[in-house]
Amino acid sequence: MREITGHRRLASATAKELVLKTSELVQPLPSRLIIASRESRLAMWQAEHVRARLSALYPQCSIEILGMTTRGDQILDRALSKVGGKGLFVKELEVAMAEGRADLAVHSLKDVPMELPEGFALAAVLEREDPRDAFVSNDYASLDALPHGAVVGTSSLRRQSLIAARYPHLVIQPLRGNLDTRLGKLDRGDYAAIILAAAGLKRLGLPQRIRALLEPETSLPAAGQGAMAIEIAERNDGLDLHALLAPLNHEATAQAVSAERKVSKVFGGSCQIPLAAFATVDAGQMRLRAMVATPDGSRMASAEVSGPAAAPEQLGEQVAELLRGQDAEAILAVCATAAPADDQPAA
Ligand SMILES: NCc1[nH]cc(CCC(=O)O)c1CC(=O)O
Repeated sequence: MREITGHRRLASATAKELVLKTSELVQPLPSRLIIASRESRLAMWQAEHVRARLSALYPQCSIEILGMTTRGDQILDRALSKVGGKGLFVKELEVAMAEGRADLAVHSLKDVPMELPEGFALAAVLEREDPRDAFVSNDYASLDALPHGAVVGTSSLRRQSLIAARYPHLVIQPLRGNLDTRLGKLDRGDYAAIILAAAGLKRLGLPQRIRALLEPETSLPAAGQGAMAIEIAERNDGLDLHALLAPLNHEATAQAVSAERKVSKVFGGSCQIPLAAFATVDAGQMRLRAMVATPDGSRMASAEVSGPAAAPEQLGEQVAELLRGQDAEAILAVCATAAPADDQPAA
């Protein structure tokens, strides 16, 4: 066990110094920390990114990755929402933490359910990568260039709805699997084009696969898209993982995704609908845009609010309220009967 910082003589410090020093990290550092991760290439890249950053911060500590296959990775033939939804991708990792086989888990925030189970918390949200959707195709340069009847692959209700609204002449087909699987299906000729998160392609060193980036004005991203989060379990061994992981937290990203996830929470409690929520933070001011729609894109409500980034959940509630004031009731009625599905984690 080693010290992270060596302020041990607190007893002799003056009151003023004490205030300063207790806000610093004074705790024994474990000799080993284990990161639980799904085994897809993107998940492993993300876990390795966190591993490297923690190693740089705490060189005395050995940081290891425990790769795991989740139920969500195994079930590729059915809509995830029918077998348990997003939680299927994080559950096994949470069990590993609860059983002491891992200390933290790295996730794509987009895949993390809005409500974590009792005893778990997000300890850090890392600086966001490109939050935009990407148009990927071997034959066409953009959505605009696709001919009548062209097949576009996506299993995200949000992407489906946004495309159907703007391009009613295109055919949308489901597309599941991790990023490599999805790209493989495109290359095999199953689709004229597919839509993927730009962040995943960039992280995997595949930015050249992006033919066009879809701007938030026409393709508002999903809550949390492009951001990674570190989840931890409550523990009783005295180790303060919150403090240990705090240096990895990116304040502006954490605020933005907190507002976005609030919108999702307001609408996502009972049913799954095409929903987008995207916030940007500039000099302490947040701009939050959100959208709900019917899966066929025929009805859509969108709203925008601005305000202090320090009150992200309030902004989330405000924008949800504005959406409710629009066509949201009719949209919610459709969602109550529609077959649920969402941005399918499996990256
Ligand atoms: N839906 C699954 C998922 N979860 C996270 C990413 C990409 C990385 C990210 O958004 O952080 C993807 C792939 C995609 O949407 O194309």
